[in-house]
Amino acid sequence: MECINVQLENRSYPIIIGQQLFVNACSSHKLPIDPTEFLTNKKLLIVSNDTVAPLYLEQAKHWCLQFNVNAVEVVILPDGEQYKDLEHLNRIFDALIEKQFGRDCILVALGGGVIGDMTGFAAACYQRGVDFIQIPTTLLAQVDSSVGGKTGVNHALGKNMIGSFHQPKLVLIDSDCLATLPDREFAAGMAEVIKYGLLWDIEFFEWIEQYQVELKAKHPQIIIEAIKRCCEIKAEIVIQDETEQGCRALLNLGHTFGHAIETGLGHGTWLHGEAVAAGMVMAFQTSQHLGWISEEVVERVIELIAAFDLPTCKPEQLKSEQMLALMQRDKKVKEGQLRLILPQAIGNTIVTSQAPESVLTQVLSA
Ligand SMILES: NC(=O)c1ccc[n+]([C@@H]2O[C@H](COP(=O)([O-])OP(=O)(O)OC[C@H]3O[C@@H](n4cnc5c(N)ncnc54)[C@H](O)[C@@H]3O)[C@@H](O)[C@H]2O)c1
Ligand SMILES: O=C(O)C(=O)C[C@@H](O)[C@H](O)[C@H](O)COP(=O)(O)O
Ligand SMILES: [Zn+2]
Repeated sequence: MECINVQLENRSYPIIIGQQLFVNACSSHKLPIDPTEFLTNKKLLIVSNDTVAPLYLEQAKHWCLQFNVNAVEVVILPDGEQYKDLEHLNRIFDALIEKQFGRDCILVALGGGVIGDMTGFAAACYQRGVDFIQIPTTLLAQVDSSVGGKTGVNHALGKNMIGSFHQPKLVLIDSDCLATLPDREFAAGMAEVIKYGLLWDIEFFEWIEQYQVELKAKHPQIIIEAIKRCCEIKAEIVIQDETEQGCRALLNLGHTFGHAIETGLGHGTWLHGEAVAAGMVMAFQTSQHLGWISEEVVERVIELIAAFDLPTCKPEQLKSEQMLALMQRDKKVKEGQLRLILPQAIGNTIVTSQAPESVLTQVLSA
């Protein structure tokens, strides 16, 4: 079992990573932290969806009950990115109010990034803020969305447009969940795994290149190593810049392009990780056009992304003008200026507004 601490003063929390933590839990596994502090005597609401609940709800409930919680209630949302909106967020508030949950309750997100982002945002808003814990069940959620406290929902006109920063009390990552994850979802998670190598750590990028066969085969120890390294990098960045005033923006590599694809096609058409994969390639191509990196570097990035059956270019039906208009809605836009995360090398990225529209048009039209 691995434990990483996200040190954020009174908002600090542990990320626990391992097998058999709550899936087929092994009672001899002693956690490195004591969750009784934030669970005992609490009313608890588990939020999940209609795909994950049949697989893991009973086991998650069982895990919670060992800490002498006062009551466990459940809300099951429909599965899909298209339901990550205010209307479905309201279902969580309905349940909390109907069941008379007070400010001392705790929410539990059991699912992928959609459930995690929605549950976290509900916790941030309900009675002006209650506790929550993350039990991520997709690779993407285990390596990225459950850590760092970005929570929120989509608007029809843009991704994650309504949200807040609200840190969980605990992130419990049981890699055994990944056994039931469809291959397409696993690959989408790999896009964010590759992202960490590209934005921060060339040695990790090279490690992914070296272990791509084992990763694709979901080799348990290699997967845990990948999850651990991603969480370490994310924690390191979030500790320095919790609310994205500086270096946290680097975690957005590929996302200005990617979010434009997701919104342009309709949320849920392409998976988030797929859109980010294509977005990262476009970020590298932009740097190439600016003369910052060579064609060989771009080819090396494309090769690894393609090895996981992820897209390496935008969908044809989205035209460059439409992409540019959607990209202009990005949250990093400052004083009307688009700011992108662009590589200067693998493992070395910057936030910059130096890419002129003419270069972006070339990349988007290619
Ligand atoms: N907050 C953040 O920092 C952050 C970071 C990255 C992504 N995100 C957000 O996360 C979302 C994407 O998350 P995602 O890729 O986890 O998608 P998701 O939550 O939609 O889950 C993907 C699919 O897998 C199913 N699923 C989940 N766990 C499963 C399991 N163990 N076995 C079988 N099926 C399972 C889900 O029901 C769903 O159909 C996007 O909304 C994205 O914007 C947020
Ligand atoms: O944690 C972060 O910071 C990230 O940017 C991680 C991203 O992978 C994630 O998709 C995030 O939700 C994007 O944030 P947004 O602010 O661009 O909506
Ligand atoms: Zn992302």
